[in-house]
Amino acid sequence: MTYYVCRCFFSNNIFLKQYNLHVTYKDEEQFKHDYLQILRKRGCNTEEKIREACREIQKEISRRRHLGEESLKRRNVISSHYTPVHPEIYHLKEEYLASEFLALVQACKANKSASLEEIFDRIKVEKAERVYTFPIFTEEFCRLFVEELSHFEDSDCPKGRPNTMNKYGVLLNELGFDEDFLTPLREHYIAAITSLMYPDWGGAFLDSHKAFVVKYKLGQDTDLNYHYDNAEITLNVSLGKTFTGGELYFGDMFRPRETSNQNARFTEISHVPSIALLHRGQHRHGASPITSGERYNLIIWMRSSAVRNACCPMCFEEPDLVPTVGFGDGFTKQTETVDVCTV
Ligand SMILES: O=C(O)CCC(=O)C(=O)O
Ligand SMILES: [Fe+2]
Repeated sequence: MTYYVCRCFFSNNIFLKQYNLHVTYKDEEQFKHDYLQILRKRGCNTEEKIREACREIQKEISRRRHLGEESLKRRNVISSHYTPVHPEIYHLKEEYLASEFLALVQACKANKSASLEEIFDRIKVEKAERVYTFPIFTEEFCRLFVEELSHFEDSDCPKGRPNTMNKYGVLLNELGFDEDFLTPLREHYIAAITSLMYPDWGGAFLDSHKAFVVKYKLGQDTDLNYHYDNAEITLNVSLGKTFTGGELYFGDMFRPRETSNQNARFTEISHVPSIALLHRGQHRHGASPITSGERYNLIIWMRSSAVRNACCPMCFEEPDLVPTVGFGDGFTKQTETVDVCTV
């Protein structure tokens, strides 16, 4: 199967951290027309600062254009030069999964009305709308996984950035976790839960993902700005190093062509080691700064081409497909679609 990115990836949703602003950049003229006013208010108030912002954006666009091939290069270097400290964890085994998770998946697969009660006994409905938590991994697995990630960080292998807002962390496909760990985890376990909980977001038709680990530490990334994910459904698991602060907070759903709701109410959820949290990708959220320690979280942005082929979640238009290597952004040329743009 060939996967694609939408052409908007090369112009939309570019984050200027210094000014805490996501922008669309087609050319300098359009950019100035659309953002000069707000940029001035946020301190970008000289010609030089504006030029500098444009340079930063152009650099990010160029990085995005070469992302697929650069990632493949890193992958090849890693697979031929990196020696894992725990090679066994690259293959999913049931012994890595919490018994409560296996029971929850079983109950979801049974999918009879009699089992609904059992499902809600095994899943915690959080205060934020349609956010659910449940145990997923054993603590021992989390320990081995974090050890593996730290070992990789300490190696001199090339490292990509997890997403446009985080600088520290690990892209798990480059490290070799997709084929035998994350894909079977999504297909054989998580999909049973998302099919029931998010049928309207393609939960029964997830067919690709982008998975990474975000790392927060004082002096590196410490928090994450308010955003929505390039995903239909996101799974977020705290991997259990010790830290203080770093809560996840949820606001409102992203609505295209609507200015951000200043009155959105925020609901905070604290991460608990080895517990997974599921939410809709378009449910806006952010991470508060950690105040001490180190925080590692596994993030799986799960995609359903049946949903996104109809409407790109980043530009809210029918996607203009550009072929890429790997899962790209999860678009395919399959024509059966579910349109949630109007939901
Ligand atoms: O750090 C977290 O818990 C959230 C990370 C996140 O939202 C993301 O990477 O999309
Ligand atoms: Fe996110």
